[in-house]
Amino acid sequence: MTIQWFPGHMAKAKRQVEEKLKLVDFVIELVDARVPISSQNPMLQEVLGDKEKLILLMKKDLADPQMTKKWEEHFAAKGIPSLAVNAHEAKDIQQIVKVAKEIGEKKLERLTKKGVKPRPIRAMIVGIPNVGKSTVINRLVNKKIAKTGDRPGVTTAQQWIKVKKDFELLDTPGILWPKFEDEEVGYKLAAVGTIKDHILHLDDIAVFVLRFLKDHYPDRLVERYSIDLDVEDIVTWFDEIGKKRGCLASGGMIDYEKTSEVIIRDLRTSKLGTITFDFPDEG
Ligand SMILES: Nc1nc2c(ncn2[C@@H]2O[C@H](COP(=O)(O)OP(=O)(O)OP(=O)(O)O)[C@@H](O)[C@H]2O)c(=O)[nH]1
Repeated sequence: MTIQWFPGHMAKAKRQVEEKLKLVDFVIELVDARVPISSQNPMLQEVLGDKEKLILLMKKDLADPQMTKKWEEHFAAKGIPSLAVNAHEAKDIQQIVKVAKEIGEKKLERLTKKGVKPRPIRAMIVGIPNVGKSTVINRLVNKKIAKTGDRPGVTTAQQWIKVKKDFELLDTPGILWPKFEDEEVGYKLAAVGTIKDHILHLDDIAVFVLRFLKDHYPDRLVERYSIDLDVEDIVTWFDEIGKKRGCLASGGMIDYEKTSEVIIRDLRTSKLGTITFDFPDEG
């Protein structure tokens, strides 16, 4: 799905999430474990007010496990429950249910004391595009539910889907935009494939990735591409990678576009190992 975030769309998305928020006990905020801060919506906290949230660090299978642990500790220190998730693992899905029920039950206990009749816990999922919202919803309810999407002018009755008899989820997730004002954030989101490739130039994304890896995961570069990191020249690195990976144009010249594609594909398919781009001490 391509989403163009224009100010009008942002205001509408925010309003929709605000409206749905009134219906739920707490929010399940999905972020990408490789970019836990860059993939947060800049306005969500403001929209949430003092409503509780559970953060899911999605795609943990692609993130650096040591960093994921640090991120869990970071959120715990702020009093925010979080859970690292690979949505394709059944035990991680069960863990979401367990933690979500613990959060919801505390809230319901408080409500029951105030005289509210017992009812199922209600939550909604929010997150930026492509973070894994539909996958988690489908796995939580164990079946394919139709994507209703964001169709203007179509008012549908809110649907609750049962995860367990005492735990319900809003059928449509809240889609929010990422923080793309910051150039570095844009590159990080593009590198992990969260924003469409054509928004930033492919070779710029690849240059960003190589520089980031050189600074934070240098051995991965040497291991995969055997490049000489003492040579601080990005074009030389591109030439070496392009030559080794057969990214040649006519006349034996290096095809930089193809080389960029190879680098980005290697990153996204974990051929360069599991990598995290955001660090908790920066967040
Ligand atoms: N490796 C990995 N891939 C995941 C995980 N969760 C989701 N994905 C993949 O991420 C991609 C996007 O997932 P979706 O569930 O469509 O994301 P979404 O947030 O609903 O996206 P929009 O509909 O664009 O808002 C899909 O290819 C999923 O298979 C995960 O934990 N690990």
